[in-house]
Amino acid sequence: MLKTKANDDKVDTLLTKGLVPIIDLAHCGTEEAPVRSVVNRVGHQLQKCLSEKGLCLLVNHGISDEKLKTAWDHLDDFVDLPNDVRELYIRTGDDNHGYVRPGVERFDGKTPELRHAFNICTLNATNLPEEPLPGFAEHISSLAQDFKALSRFILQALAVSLDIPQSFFLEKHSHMLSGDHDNESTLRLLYYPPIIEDTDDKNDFVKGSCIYSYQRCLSDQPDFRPESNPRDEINELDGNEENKNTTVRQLPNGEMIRCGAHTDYGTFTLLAQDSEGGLEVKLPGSEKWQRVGHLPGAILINCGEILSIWTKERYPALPHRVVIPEQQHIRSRGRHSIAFFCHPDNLTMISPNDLPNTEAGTDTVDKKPRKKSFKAAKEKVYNAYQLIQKRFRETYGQQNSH
Ligand SMILES: O=C(O)CCC(=O)C(=O)O
Ligand SMILES: [Fe+2]
Repeated sequence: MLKTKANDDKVDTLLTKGLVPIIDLAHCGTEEAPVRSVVNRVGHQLQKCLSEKGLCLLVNHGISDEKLKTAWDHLDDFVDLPNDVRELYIRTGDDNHGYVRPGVERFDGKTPELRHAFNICTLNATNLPEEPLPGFAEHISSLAQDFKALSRFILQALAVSLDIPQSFFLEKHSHMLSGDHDNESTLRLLYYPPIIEDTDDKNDFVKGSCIYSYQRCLSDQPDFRPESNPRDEINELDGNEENKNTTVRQLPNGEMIRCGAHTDYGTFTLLAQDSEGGLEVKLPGSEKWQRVGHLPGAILINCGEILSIWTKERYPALPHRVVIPEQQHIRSRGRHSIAFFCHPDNLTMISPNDLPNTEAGTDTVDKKPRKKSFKAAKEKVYNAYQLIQKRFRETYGQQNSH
């Protein structure tokens, strides 16, 4: 093969090694009338993928690349709005809805995360930046409905995979995106700014720039200084026009991450990404972080903590994170992703004993050591809302404690 700079520093990914299962959703029917044979086939494929790997890629899922790209353009437009306009849409913690600035989330409890996130749980235009950005609400609402429809198909296939009635999970997720605060399912738009080392400053700084095709964001790159409240510091920087387009300052210990290691809190997550930008996972039974890679157009599905509890870890929640890629040509591009977190209705009690008495519902099948989340759920049963609120408090700290 011709030797190029890009080939020289190529990193092996699970995809290049053929280790990510791919499920084809072509001809799966409509939301109202899914094709039974496809639901069954996908169910059987999910059973193998999710138990062995905790993830797989979905292709021909019906959500077009064009539609995803337009959503990322809308997010770029939002990030480019003046600070005081973005403030109006900030996530308050009453529910998960709203804008989350870089540095606010800390999945590992300490390392600030280099990303802009807009969480969407309610689809009406008053809760979305429709006024400053006409067209945002309609496009994002329509995309959220697409992800919801895809999730409803997967919920039915998941039931088949566990040999329980096809409607079992659907009934427990009947309020997704209903706007009535009965369900925490969320569409999250994410933008990870590009990172370029500033050699003039002897690598003390990392600079942001905008050279990627979907990289129209020209605005704030946050400043991370650890001693006081990071939120105040970012607010302070954000409001300062001189700092626009300039620097992300590293913590003294050099610690920065695009998204810290975590498992998702809900039933499962659907994830679309626009490029290879550092997504890593720990496959079940392995302690090694492995780069996933990027298959254009595909949507990744990974199991969350609630599905893990329900299935007694037969479908384990997948630890994942987004690192700053070591290859300069990759980290100097920004990255966009969209996650749809599929959650049960808030009042659904989540117990390992919920599933009808099948293989997944019997204690004898699973001989693996039990994780803390599983043990806790076994001792005391919480509803979906209590479980997720506890996890939000861990991620957002004090800002979520009301
Ligand atoms: O952006 C990504 O690839 C992952 C995001 C993620 O894991 C999350 O927000 O929970
Ligand atoms: Fe995640």
